Amino acid sequence: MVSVSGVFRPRPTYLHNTNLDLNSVQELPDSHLWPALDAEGSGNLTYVESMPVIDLADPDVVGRMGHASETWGGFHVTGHGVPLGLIDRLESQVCRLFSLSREQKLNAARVPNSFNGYGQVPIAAFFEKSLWSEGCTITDSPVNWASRLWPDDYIEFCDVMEEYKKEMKALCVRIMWLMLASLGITKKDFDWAGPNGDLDGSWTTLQLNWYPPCPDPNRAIGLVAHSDSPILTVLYPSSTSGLQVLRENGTQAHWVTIGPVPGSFVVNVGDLLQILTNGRFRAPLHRAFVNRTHHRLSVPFFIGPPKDALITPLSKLVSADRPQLYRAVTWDEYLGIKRKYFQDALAVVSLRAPMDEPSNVSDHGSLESG
Ligand SMILES: C=C1C[C@]23C[C@H]1CC[C@H]2[C@@]12CCC[C@@](C)(C(=O)O1)[C@H]2[C@@H]3C(=O)O
Ligand SMILES: O=C(O)CCC(=O)C(=O)O
Ligand SMILES: [Fe+2]
Repeated sequence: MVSVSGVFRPRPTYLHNTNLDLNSVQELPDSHLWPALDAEGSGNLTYVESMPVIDLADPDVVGRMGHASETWGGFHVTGHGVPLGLIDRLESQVCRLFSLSREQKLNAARVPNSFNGYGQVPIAAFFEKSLWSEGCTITDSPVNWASRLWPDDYIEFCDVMEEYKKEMKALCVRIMWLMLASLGITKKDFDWAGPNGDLDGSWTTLQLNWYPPCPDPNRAIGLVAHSDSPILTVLYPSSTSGLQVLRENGTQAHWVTIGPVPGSFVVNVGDLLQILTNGRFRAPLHRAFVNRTHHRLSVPFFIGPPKDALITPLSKLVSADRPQLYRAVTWDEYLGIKRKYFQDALAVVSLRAPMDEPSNVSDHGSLESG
């Protein structure tokens, strides 16, 4: 099997065919056929184990979040108070966007070196084969491109995205401090979260993912295995399954399909939180598969520190027993490293594991035996 390093290109050069409309393809084109997937059939895995579900009102919320973050690197969160009506409006705007024709959507295309607009997810550039998905990244206001898509009717789209981002930001702040409290970390332990710890000035982005129905789902992949780079991701997975998380337990690891937990969001530890906690919390590998009959959408919200803040393992979490694992990096620098080295990015900033150690994860994330 090919390792991530094996398919990694220092300067991604793959140019994917942007004229292909996945929504109207009858047969899986060679450009989207991932030969190595055959053996495991991406959507066919079922494991009984399921990711912890944590209610924000649970009296042991801190302990449970801490445990889930150290073992799974994530959990479902319920009792979050985000209005269901807002989530419905979000879903319908996401459907409205991706149901436009290919030509219309290209009016909102992301321009090079920007994190705004319509296109393939950035990691697609690392792979020769294309992903069975479309994405749209909303870091800045979408008004500019949304008004090109719907000149007379873009306000509801923009309002929903802004409102949803505001809710997500507040939820991230709450969750981050609860998670960190489990390690004895408080607002006094670092300063980039601002004087009130409300993460003002932090970097946030909303990603809209769309997975059209796929004629041959076992040989295509929606989103290749990756970890998220920022501090925290709060993902709206929608009611159609597709997300899988790699559950690592000692020397064992297997993919777990994340089942629908009505009204929940999926929280994932990001690479920067792994660095900040000196490896106590783990950024899990995850991926998305597709299905034959239904389209699927998902909406992750990412939060990172201010771009120039220096993220370094917290001194409270470094000791003789637990030596410092990573060097200090800014978010900006880390994103650059991720765009260059993809899944080897954490190894690049590691003070222990040499960068050229063989990776045990194949190009689509299945584990080699051993
Ligand atoms: C803030 C982020 C986080 C990004 C890059 C940028 C905007 C889009 C995010 C994603 C979303 C899809 C997977 C990923 C791996 C990708 O290709 O784009 C993510 C990446 C990261 O977590 O590194
Ligand atoms: O579609 C999903 O459930 C996963 C999306 C994801 O991992 C991402 O956008 O980073
Ligand atoms: Fe992700």
